[in-house]
Amino acid sequence: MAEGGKGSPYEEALDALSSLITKRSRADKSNKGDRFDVLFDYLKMLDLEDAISQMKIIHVAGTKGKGSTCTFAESILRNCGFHTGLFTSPHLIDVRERFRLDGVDICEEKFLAYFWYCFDRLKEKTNEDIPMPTYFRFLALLAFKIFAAEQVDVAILEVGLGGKFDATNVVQAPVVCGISSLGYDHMEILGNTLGEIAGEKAGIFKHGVPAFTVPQPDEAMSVLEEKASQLDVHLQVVPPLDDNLLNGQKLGLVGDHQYLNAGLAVALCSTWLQKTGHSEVSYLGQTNPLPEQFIEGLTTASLQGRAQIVSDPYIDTERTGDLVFYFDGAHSPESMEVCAKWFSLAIKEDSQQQILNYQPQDNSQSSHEWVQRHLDKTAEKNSAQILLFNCMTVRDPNVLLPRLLKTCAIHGVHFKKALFVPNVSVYYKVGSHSLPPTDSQVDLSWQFTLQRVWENLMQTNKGGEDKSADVDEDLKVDTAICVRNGENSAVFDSLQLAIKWLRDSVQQNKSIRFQVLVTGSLHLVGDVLRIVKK
Ligand SMILES: Nc1ncnc2c1ncn2[C@@H]1O[C@H](COP(=O)(O)OP(=O)(O)OP(=O)(O)O)[C@@H](O)[C@H]1O
Ligand SMILES: [Mg+2]
Ligand SMILES: [Mg+2]
Repeated sequence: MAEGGKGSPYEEALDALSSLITKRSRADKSNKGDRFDVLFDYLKMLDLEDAISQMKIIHVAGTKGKGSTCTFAESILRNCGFHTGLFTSPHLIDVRERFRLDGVDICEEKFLAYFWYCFDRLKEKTNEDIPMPTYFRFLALLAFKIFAAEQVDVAILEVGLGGKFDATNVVQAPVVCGISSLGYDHMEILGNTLGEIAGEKAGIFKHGVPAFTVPQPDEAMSVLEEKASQLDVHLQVVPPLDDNLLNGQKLGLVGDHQYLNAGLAVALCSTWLQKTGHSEVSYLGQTNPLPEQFIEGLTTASLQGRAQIVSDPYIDTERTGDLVFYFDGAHSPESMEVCAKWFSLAIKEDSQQQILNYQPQDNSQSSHEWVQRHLDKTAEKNSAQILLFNCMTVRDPNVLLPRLLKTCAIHGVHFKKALFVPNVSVYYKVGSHSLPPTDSQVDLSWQFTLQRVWENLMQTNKGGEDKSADVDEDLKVDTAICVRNGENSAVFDSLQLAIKWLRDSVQQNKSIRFQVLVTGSLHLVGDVLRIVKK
């Protein structure tokens, strides 16, 4: 994590970056600022045109799985020996997560140097007609600067939003393009039908540049095919990666859908290798074994906040109960189901995992005996599943929450309580180091809405199964700490208070293992990670 508090050079850069966050409406036509083609003016100002035209780029759009696909691709090509640059979004804790060099977040020193190079030049050369770029556009320009200056062998770019008018789409001649799973997300901006969404994403296709996608709904696929044929793009559909190709190892990113993303990444990398004259390591077909470097890349890839499990470091598991967080930034209907399924399966594997993780180094007893003793100990502990949730107001909780609840129920998992908290402000997403002081004026009407949806769902789903088979006592939420207590839920003024309640509850219920699913928003995931990963 970055050093330095307020007033440090890093903090100063983040302040400058925050000044680019605007609420300017898309209808504001007072200057050229929102037009796509000003991006080319910025490239000229930063002297990046030549460098970009020579970059060996993999460009990925999609509704879900972009970041994962890019992460797999980066890891594969790095393991093939290439010097890699990876640009993804959003970030969870620190903005530097968006820029990886050789698989590692860019260091503070380099970040600062490139940041001010771009910021100062643009400040100097922009004017009333062409104002400073907006936040995401600036970050994309910065990525190009970083990758050009660092002379990466391959630049892997995740589209920020949509495709056609995304800042990353200034790229004219990528080596290969990918479209990950298409679904409904950001409909408020990109249009309502799957066909329209597909059309927007296909905006990254470039004349004659090969493209790959995963199996898509017909409506989306036909649009992709049409756009591809207009541009003479050879579009191929890649099946999910066959598990057997991994020599018994597991993908670095977990969840069924990651096989789709991994399959896409393998196709993108193979094509990149062929087209850049490295066919000696390329992977040519379904039936061949995967090259060793590909397997290494796929099984070691990692991305924060996606199906990530973290034990709360503040809880002493020897003397008290346990608190384990399950993070997944799912925020669309489809990904909600994927996330619910992952959580349900992960908590079942959990007790065995625990034992493996905590196996002592000085193994005086036979390991079998040790495992048995701890299995017994773990079995004594009941578990309680808690949901910690927030989503943006543009999402529909009447779609997201039922999907989550149903998918968990199918797997026999029932939440003991749902906790709803407000998000930390956007400014602090950028300025990243500490959470802002709790604000008693915070508007919680959205959290009350979420709570109502949840309580209604619980009422309608009542009866049938015994919901709280695992835990007998009721988990009480003291009204002094939460704002509104429901039978199955609570709303908190702030995330910090919700975490405090969780930690207190663990102290008070020593026999219970708390398994908290944090989902609905990557911002929320980032905020919780920032608290528990200190
Ligand atoms: N192929 C997929 N199909 C459905 N859901 C997926 C798929 N891949 C990932 N997800 C879900 O979406 C979440 C985000 O994954 P990822 O970061 O790879 O996607 P993204 O397209 O970069 O998303 P974002 O819009 O947040 O940038 C994951 O946590 C997972 O729940
Ligand atoms: Mg998205
Ligand atoms: Mg992403």
